[in-house]
Amino acid sequence: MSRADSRARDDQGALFAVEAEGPFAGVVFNRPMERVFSYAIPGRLRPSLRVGQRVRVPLGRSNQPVTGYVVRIDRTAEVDPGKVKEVLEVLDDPPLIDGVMLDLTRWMAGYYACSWGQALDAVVPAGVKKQAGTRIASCLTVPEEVRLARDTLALPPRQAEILELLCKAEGTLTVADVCRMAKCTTAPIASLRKRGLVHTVKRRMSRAPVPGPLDPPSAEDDHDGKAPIALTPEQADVLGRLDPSLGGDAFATFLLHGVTGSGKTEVYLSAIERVVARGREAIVLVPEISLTPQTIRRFRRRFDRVAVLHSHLSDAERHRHWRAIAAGEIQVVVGARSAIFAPTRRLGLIVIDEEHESTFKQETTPRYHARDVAVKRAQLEEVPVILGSATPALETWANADRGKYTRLTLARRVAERRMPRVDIIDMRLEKPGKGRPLHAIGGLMRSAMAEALDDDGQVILLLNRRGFHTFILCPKCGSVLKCGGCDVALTHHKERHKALCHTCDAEYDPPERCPSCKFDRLHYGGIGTERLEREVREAFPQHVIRRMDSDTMRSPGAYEQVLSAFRARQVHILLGTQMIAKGLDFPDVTLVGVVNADTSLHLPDFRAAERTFQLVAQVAGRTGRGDRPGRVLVQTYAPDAPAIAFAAKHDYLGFVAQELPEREQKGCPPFGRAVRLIARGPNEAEVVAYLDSVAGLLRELADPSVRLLGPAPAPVMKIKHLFRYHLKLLAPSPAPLQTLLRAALPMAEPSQPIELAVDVDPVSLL
Ligand SMILES: Nc1ncnc2c1ncn2[C@@H]1O[C@H](COP(=O)(O)OP(=O)(O)OP(=O)(O)O)[C@@H](O)[C@H]1O
Ligand SMILES: [Zn+2]
Repeated sequence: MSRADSRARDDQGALFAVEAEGPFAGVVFNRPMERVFSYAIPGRLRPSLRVGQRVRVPLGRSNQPVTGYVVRIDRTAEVDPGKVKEVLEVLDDPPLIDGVMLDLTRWMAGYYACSWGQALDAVVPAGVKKQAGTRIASCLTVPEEVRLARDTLALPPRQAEILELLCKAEGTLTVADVCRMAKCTTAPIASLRKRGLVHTVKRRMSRAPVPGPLDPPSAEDDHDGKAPIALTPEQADVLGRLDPSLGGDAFATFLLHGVTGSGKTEVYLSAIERVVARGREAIVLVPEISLTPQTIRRFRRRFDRVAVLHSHLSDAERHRHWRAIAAGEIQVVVGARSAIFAPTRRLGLIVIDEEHESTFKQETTPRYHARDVAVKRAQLEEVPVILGSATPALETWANADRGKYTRLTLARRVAERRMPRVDIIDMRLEKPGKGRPLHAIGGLMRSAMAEALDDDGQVILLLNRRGFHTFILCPKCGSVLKCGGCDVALTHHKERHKALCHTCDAEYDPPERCPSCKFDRLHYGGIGTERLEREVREAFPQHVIRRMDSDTMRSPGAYEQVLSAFRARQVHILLGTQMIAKGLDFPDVTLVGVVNADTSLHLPDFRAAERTFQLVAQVAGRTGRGDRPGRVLVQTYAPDAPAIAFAAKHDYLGFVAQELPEREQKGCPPFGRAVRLIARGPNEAEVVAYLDSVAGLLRELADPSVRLLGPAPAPVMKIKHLFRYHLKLLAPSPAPLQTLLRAALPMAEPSQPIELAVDVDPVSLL
């Protein structure tokens, strides 16, 4: 584009006024704008422009070129034909988005109250958008008529050989490739070109000289062989019930409720085998933390072509995987949340392991829940989806109760292993040590640990708080030290000599005096994993102890390293945050200790009890997985709390029976739907005034079935100097909420610097 051109564009966009003749491209943008914009497709782009591609188009008065997604091609434009602007450039070939993904993202936009363009942008990884790891190369092609007639051409042997090579390579070789492969100079290629037998085309190619296989299986993958284990009768029964769906083309949702160690993964593997045998692909979602080498190996052992999408892939690797999946070269995609958007060609099955995990919910726009997106995708693709968990989310459980999902149960552990015995320790009865503050580990826990270690067992200790002391308090004026930018108490990290804000990561030097009253004997209290580690080292000096939390697990590979040392029994005691609570399968763990079961019990969240139940039940499931029985000790100040009492009995059904009526009474999910609106801004009064006006508008427009709670300060009222207020909408079904949001949000747009986040089916309420 010449300079004069771009100036003319900047002036008023007159240049884009074209004849009103179709077709027109309907384009959406990664911005909060509902509309689909019409653009004229200039003649030169007509052959290449297709739905699902990204394009550059001029937008707004300034006609700034921006990237958008083509969502449809229309015969007529939605604006005055004289004013239609033109598409400037097509960015992708082939299209990135297929028909199902278009439907899925349009559904997401409607359901999660974002724009279609914002939903589309979440589906395509950054590395794909940037086309990371690729370059444009000139490749040699052979015209079809030449290809067919090549045996009849009288060519010098060298040229004939090169022509043959090019026919086989189907347009993927550059001049340099041919010279290397045919061990020739450029001369014979030039002759072929001159005679019109070979053409060049521009192609986007991988930067890697030879595209390597995707994560080749390692020696370890192989030596166990590929033979599947014989299924237990329970597993076989579950598989039998899945079978009709695995072999057909119909949508169905299954909840696989299997106690810890019941062999759910084995069921997934067998189910996937069925669909792969039909030439179909599977997507398996697991929480990011479960993407361990152990998990990956279980898939690699059974399938040749597995792509693993985890968060530390480079852009180029992610792009390469994405292309391989789109090309149908992959059988099984295993990944965290965003892998639900993997561009499979012939999807046959979706599996969500640990479906209750809150990490499947994205906490930025679009605030989607991968489990619910998975169910929608399965419906659009007409395939089955399996949601697996030992502690299903109550939403999922209720869907099974209502008959929307089919419930399948694995009630027993494999190989006749028993569930571990769980004992609750009432910490109110434990006495503090002489002249010392209360220990993290009480006397009962300590002797159980000694016993397990003496018996050559391994121990896992869970404490879901990192740091050394969890608060710093002034005993004189009573103030708790907080972060300057956030309404959050600081945590003392002794190893780093810092007081940290766990919300914004700000670091402070631990103060010697109270910032308010200057009193100089501050009280450091509360127990985090760092302090627990010190205490355990003092108590068990002969044993090897490793701590696992986000402070010790910063370097890549640290997690795997500790886990393999633990597996090799070079580590006797593994302690850490919820990182150690899930999915781990170590046969020699004979004791699991929950140091403080109450950490999530008192959060201002209607799911506090559910979270506590899940955490305790999951960590309890890490023991008794080998030949030796396991034991679990749970320290708590609230031994009668139903979440803790039922978890101790491995009684999910009991917990559900107790919890569901409470939810129903409060009108909380799974009874009805919730939407949370969070407003934030630097001036508290302005945030309050804004959210009050939004609340007024919502009250005016809402149907009587919608309840509005708030506005009120959010539990964490300030983050990074921004004040936060929220309000909640509750309704018996999603429809009235969606109608309300669609009507109200366009009128409720905040003005800078206030921002509004809309969270449909919120998971975090902080
Ligand atoms: N049919 C079987 N025969 C023998 N061993 C099995 C069988 N099925 C699974 N196992 C083994 O039992 C252990 C637990 O299985 P798996 O990890 O699949 O359970 P899970 O239900 O996914 O567990 P969790 O939810 O606790 O993580 C694994 O070591 C697995 O190899
Ligand atoms: Zn902070």
